[in-house]
Amino acid sequence: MASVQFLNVSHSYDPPGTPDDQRTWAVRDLSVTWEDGSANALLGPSGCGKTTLLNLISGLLPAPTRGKVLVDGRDVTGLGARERGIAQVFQFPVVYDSMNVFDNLAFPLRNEGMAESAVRGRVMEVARILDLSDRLKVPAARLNPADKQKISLGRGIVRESTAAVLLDEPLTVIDPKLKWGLRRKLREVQRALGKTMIYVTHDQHEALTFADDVTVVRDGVLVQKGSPKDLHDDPAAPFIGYFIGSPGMNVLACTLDDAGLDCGAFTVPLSPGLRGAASRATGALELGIRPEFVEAYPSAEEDSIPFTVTVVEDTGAYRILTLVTGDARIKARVAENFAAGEGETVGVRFPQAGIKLFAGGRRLV
Ligand SMILES: Nc1ncnc2c1ncn2[C@@H]1O[C@H](COP(=O)(O)OP(=O)(O)OP(=O)(O)O)[C@@H](O)[C@H]1O
Repeated sequence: MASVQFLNVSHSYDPPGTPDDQRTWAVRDLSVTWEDGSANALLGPSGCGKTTLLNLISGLLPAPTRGKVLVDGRDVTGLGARERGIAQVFQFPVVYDSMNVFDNLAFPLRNEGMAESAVRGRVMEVARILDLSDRLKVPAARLNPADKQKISLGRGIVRESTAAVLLDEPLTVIDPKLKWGLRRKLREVQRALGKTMIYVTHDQHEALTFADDVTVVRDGVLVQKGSPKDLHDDPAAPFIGYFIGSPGMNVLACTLDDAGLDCGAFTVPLSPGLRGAASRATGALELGIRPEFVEAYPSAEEDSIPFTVTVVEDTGAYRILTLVTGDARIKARVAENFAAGEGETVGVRFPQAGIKLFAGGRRLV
């Protein structure tokens, strides 16, 4: 078990000697610590630098262009993958199809010259954790992709010295029917072993169900690191508010005027606190509000803004309305018995307590 730490890491794939101002940076001045024994997700849009970060941790990329990588406090910058004790599970299971499950799991230990009796004990233990004990003699080729992926994980965790396990979109090729079980198993294994794990995905559901701590990266920059609840309740950037939560946060471009936040088709009055923050901000303003905080009334209430209902999605427990006025489109979560349907006009209010303000792509309040 070990912590993994980045100190001011920047990485560019341009050839050595390229002047800094001509480089394209895949990772930019990123400092972060993934704590010993923690279950982490690394989340971000395609091309944001997730794979580069994983490869910098595992040693597949031995050294960043700038900065240091520490494993358990030890500077491993420049060391290769073997010297770091980091296991990696990829999208496609890495197993020897010709070997049975036992021999696949035993392979890393035998490679290290471990005595066969010790190999047996350790393999049995890992097979038990992974629910593979009844298939130890089955050739790996006969297993389904989810069980093959368990073997990949098993080969990673079978060495007790493994410092951390990196999971790179491990459910991508798994049949939807088997995904749920494997995701639960990954979580269970993390709990049982207390190993530091970093799970890379672009799927918010996978990230939030696996991890206690989520690191969000965009354009190679760390945007936020926190619990799933932190990210949901206090997103550091509009795209996190939109990305996390189902449906995501409503985000509207706006400007500040005497009446409040002018969102084009309507104006949202602001409390003195929010107005003060907005008036000091630099950069384009955006208003964020989660669908559950939007107040919708079946008839036009005093001070409410009229919107037209264009779509009603009934989840059985509540309804999600898509509401439109002018160019603005928002979603609101309402009760099952909400008495207005598609094509009707409803009144909408934006309570101050539910409003998040962003400026220049970053959270103000
Ligand atoms: N070997 C490489 N040579 C040059 N540029 C690269 C290389 N690998 C990645 N990049 C660039 O670095 C940036 C980050 O890519 P990376 O693959 O780390 O992102 P990612 O978040 O893992 O993306 P995805 O989710 O699509 O796999 C991208 O702009 C990508 O084009």
